[in-house]
Amino acid sequence: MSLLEVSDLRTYFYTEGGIVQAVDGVDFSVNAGETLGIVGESGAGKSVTVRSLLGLIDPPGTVVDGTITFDGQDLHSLTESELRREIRGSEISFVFQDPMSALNPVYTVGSQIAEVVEHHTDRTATEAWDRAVELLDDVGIPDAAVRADQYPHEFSGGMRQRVLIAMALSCNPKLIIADEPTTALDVTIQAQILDLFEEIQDRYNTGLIYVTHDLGVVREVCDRVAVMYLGEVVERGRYEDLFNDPKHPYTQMLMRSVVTPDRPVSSLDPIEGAMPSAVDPPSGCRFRTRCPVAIDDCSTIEPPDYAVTSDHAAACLLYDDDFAGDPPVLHERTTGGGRDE
Ligand SMILES: Nc1ncnc2c1ncn2[C@@H]1O[C@H](COP(=O)(O)OP(=O)(O)OP(=O)(O)O)[C@@H](O)[C@H]1O
Ligand code: NI
Repeated sequence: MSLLEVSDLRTYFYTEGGIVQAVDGVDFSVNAGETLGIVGESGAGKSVTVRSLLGLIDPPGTVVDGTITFDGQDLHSLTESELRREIRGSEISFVFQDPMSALNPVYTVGSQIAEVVEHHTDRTATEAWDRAVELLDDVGIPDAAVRADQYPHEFSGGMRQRVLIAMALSCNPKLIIADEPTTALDVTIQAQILDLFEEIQDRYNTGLIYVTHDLGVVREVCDRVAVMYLGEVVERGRYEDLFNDPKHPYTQMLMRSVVTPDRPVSSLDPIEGAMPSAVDPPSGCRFRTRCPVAIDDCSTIEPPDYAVTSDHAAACLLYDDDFAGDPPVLHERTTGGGRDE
């Protein structure tokens, strides 16, 4: 069984402007030791999805439906205090984009990590401190014993992110959820942090959910990917399969915009138009208003997941057996090049 199984997750925000259907029927799973990337453009519902898992949605938002099975336990049925006591920061920990907001400026980093260790284990204060130093060393902070005695502002952005990762590791979580953890960092530091996540997984067999809009990052770290669009997962599967053989028109457009060594920046092809509002999303397929291959039925039928293989599914009517035409293939375009179109 998977470490985490999410099915039909729905999280809405009841605002004065209407009901924001931020997450609307999302399914995915994560196995132990595996990395799932959740990708999609800004506003797709990535953060709301992962925050929903841990009961971190504040009013006017609420998880209206869904099952979240973690290690055999239904998280959605737990109370806030049960989640806080038994799950958050112990079984599942979070690494956020902005480490400064997650660290207390007036305490040394060592004491902040030691506090988490003490809270979750029966170690004494001295043992917890030693463990904090060990964790800082584990995440690649040089002179960990000295650095533990310093304050967050004495660390660079990348080092602060390492501190947060050390803190996330301090209770031996089974799952780490990282929401855009490297977005604020420059590319060299970002690459180092990605390496660190990989090392951690090898060492601790931790499951990881990695939220990002950067497909290059996904390529580096993710085993499997869920592509989100306007509150829904439109395609999911192994990264290689989605990259080499994307099925959903949205994934095809996204993958075309990935920069790889053999696909230089010049072929970068951003997706045109803006995502519609999640208050009043398009009927049928939510992507149809931007889809270059939409057919009439797309405006009336909500596409179910069509299995491409046992571990690859796309929610697009064009893969329905009743669809008579050829499946869509979006041809790669070159900007300013002499390729035929
Ligand atoms: N507190 C809130 N009140 C109302 N709507 C919200 C709230 N938080 C999020 N939303 C809406 O939920 C939708 C999903 O937002 P979410 O933050 O999950 O997107 P995202 O995919 O994480 O985007 P980004 O890449 O910019 O972080 C958006 O339409 C957003 O406006
Ligand atoms: Ni987000």
